[in-house]
Amino acid sequence: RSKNRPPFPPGPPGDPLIGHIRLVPPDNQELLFYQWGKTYGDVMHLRFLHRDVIVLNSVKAAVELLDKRSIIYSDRPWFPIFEMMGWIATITFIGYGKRFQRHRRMIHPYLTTNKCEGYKLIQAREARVLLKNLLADEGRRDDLLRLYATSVILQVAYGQQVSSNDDPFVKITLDAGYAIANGGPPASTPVDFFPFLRFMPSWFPGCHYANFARDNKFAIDALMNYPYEKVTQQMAEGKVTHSFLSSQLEALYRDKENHPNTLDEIKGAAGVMFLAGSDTTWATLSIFFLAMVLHPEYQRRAQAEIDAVVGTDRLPDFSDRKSLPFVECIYQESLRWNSAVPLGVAHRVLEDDVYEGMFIPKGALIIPNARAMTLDENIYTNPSEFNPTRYLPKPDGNNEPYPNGLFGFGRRICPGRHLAGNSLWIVVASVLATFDVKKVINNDGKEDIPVIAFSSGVTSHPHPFKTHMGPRGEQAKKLILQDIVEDMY
Ligand code: HEM
Repeated sequence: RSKNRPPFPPGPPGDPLIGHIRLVPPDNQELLFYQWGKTYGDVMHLRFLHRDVIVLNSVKAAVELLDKRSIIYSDRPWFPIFEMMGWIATITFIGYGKRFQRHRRMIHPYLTTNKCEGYKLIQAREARVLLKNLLADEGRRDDLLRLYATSVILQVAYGQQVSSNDDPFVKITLDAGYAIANGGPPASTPVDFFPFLRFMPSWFPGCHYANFARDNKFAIDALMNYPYEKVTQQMAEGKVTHSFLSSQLEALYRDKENHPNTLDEIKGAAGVMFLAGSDTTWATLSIFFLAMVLHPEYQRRAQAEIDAVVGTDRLPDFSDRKSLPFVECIYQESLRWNSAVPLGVAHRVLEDDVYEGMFIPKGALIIPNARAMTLDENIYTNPSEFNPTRYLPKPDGNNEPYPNGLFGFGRRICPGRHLAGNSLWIVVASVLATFDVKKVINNDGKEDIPVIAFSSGVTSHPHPFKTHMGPRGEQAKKLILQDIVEDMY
């Protein structure tokens, strides 16, 4: 590289040989990058061994690079651990190019705002199932939220409705969820830096994640194959429910010669909806519950709004959304307060570039630090506080903008964002309408105040916390217990 090139973006001093690898812990990197950003700015340069890493700590920098220059910023690094696990035909891990565009053309049209109108029925029904389940067994709240997120995805991606715990889909999604959550920090495990570790025996130092990937490949194989076999069988019997997978398979069988994608690519595209859509939705809902147990005052305000707009004879539905501005604020603040995907998903830049006089080298990993963006003090007052009123117009609130960038950027932006938004909103509105989410009272008569702490990983969940939930009254209980019939929506 020319010595006359502009300087790299600033960054903390690193080791001349290994760079910053020893300074960056495996957990909660987003918070360290956020703190460093206060000293070094919103575009930072780090080096992990031979790999250049650029951290983007502001929406402005991410928009300038990942959105406006997306033609060169839309590649992905190689994710060997996920590949070993069986995520081969999966858009998230496919580099920028023709194959990526084929996957994008398969997935995006199925998840547009218009298409998502058609999934609202599924979401409204599953939200009602969730309310009933919570009333029956609130101790299993976290499991029930996962079940809700998974049920929506299973219906949209595969047309499968899970009715009992014995359904093979339950085990398949649990196993796959475990594999995804424990596969290590994407693109930052020892195997990512030393790919030869993939071929070393299991006892070899640094092989932990490679072993984990090998041991859990069965789960991803099952997720790829079982739904395909089931849907194929249902198609043969003429009993199939329309879904992403069934529509792609129908198109493939109609014209195998000219179909742009192979069977494996189709299975991978359906699988990515589970990979990307289940845990993220679940984590955000858990964050909403944590915020509610800590802030009864915001629950009261949202409940008063719902009572005034919707009344108490029915549950809120999607058509009420525009008339419930404070519920919207709670939903947006639940997304912002502890962004569920704190470091986004890394991009890779395809060419040397210069941004505001700083050199960004070809091949660098670009990390959009969503956590830093949502904690940006230039945009949010007291950003670590959960405060939905911040979005309200003055003088009631601060007129702050809804969070931006939580669903990624540019050509890699999350195609599931509209589906996710609806899945989240209907639960937020339905729970606020029917339940009081309270703190548990301990044996000593004092309130059990949940600790505000979150797990580290691709998705970030609150640490376990207890709630005491009861219906808001007899009428709310009636609404929760009413029969779920299709024509109620
Ligand atoms: C709260 C829920 C969700 C959050 C916070 C979220 C967030 C994200 C983020 C940050 C990315 C990376 C974007 C980038 O690289 O710039 C992403 C990618 C992706 N998401 Fe989501 N997501 C959510 C739900 C969903 C759902 C429900 C689906 C599908 C049903 C989905 C499908 C995808 C796919 C396929 C990608 C990969 C896109 C690509 O690599 O081109 N996501 N998501």
